[in-house]
Amino acid sequence: MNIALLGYGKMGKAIEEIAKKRGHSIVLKVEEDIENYDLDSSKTDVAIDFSVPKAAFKNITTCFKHGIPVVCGTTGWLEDYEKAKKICEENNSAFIYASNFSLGVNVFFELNQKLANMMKGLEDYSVEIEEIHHVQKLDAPSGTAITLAEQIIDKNPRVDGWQLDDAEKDEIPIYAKRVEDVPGTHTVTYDSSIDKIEIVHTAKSRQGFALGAVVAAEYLKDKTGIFTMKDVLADLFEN
Ligand SMILES: NC(=O)C1=CN([C@@H]2O[C@H](COP(=O)(O)OP(=O)(O)OC[C@H]3O[C@@H](n4cnc5c(N)ncnc54)[C@H](OP(=O)(O)O)[C@@H]3O)[C@@H](O)[C@H]2O)C=CC1
Ligand SMILES: O=C(O)C1=N[C@H](C(=O)O)C[C@H](O)C1
Repeated sequence: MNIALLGYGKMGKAIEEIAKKRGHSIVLKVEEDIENYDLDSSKTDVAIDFSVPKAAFKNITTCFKHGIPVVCGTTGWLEDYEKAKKICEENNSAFIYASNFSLGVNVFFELNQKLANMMKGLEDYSVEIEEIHHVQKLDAPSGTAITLAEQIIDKNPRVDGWQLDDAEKDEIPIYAKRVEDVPGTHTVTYDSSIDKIEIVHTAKSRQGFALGAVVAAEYLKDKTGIFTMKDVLADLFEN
């Protein structure tokens, strides 16, 4: 498969390494915020965007207009997600966005939903989320923490929003910490005066994110439509 890498920072480089090991070729690397780059749909099967929040929407929609499917892991741009989906559909293209491509985190997401469902009736427990990432991270809270919060909000009628740091009683507080070299740690805590329940996912490197993104790109090649990591994992476990 021929892959265009939109964003060639920490993640772009990790993806390149894994893609090559899986027999794919990198046909384009966009390393910085340049106005125009040479997207060629005749020699590109999939584009993978791990760039910066302010660049993602333009990168993604430019690919759709060239008929190139996109795997996007960039976080912090989701106010434009619905618009991106519409442009994908208008151009008969294909799209997967995930706040976290790690297979382990996607298992953690399932666990989070199951736990939220069990805790929804237990009124003595408050819920909070903590995320810890490296100091270069541009957005806060992390996309993964937002996904975790949205999953809880969806299951638990006692909470109807989230806030970074100081939250109202009916909101989930998300605490974002920045610590040198941490690839990504997420903790969901339910606390009462009697006890505390915590689930934690700790990434040990960026390999899990990169592998998941390449597996998603393999899934997306030659497809049309909007997909999620749930589709990718279902396909993986079936085959
Ligand atoms: N979904 C997931 O599983 C994961 C998502 N992420 C997300 O991926 C994104 C990238 O992370 P990471 O690799 O660590 O960040 P980096 O800062 O290491 O890499 C981003 C790169 O994109 C470059 N860039 C800037 N503007 C553009 C542009 N217009 N087009 C293409 N590239 C551009 C940056 O250049 P310059 O430095 O010159 O600005 C930089 O080299 C972040 O949003 C992060 O949150 C990260 C890990 C996992
Ligand atoms: O910026 C990062 O590094 C990461 N970003 C993603 C996020 O915002 O959730 C995923 C992962 O935690 C690493």
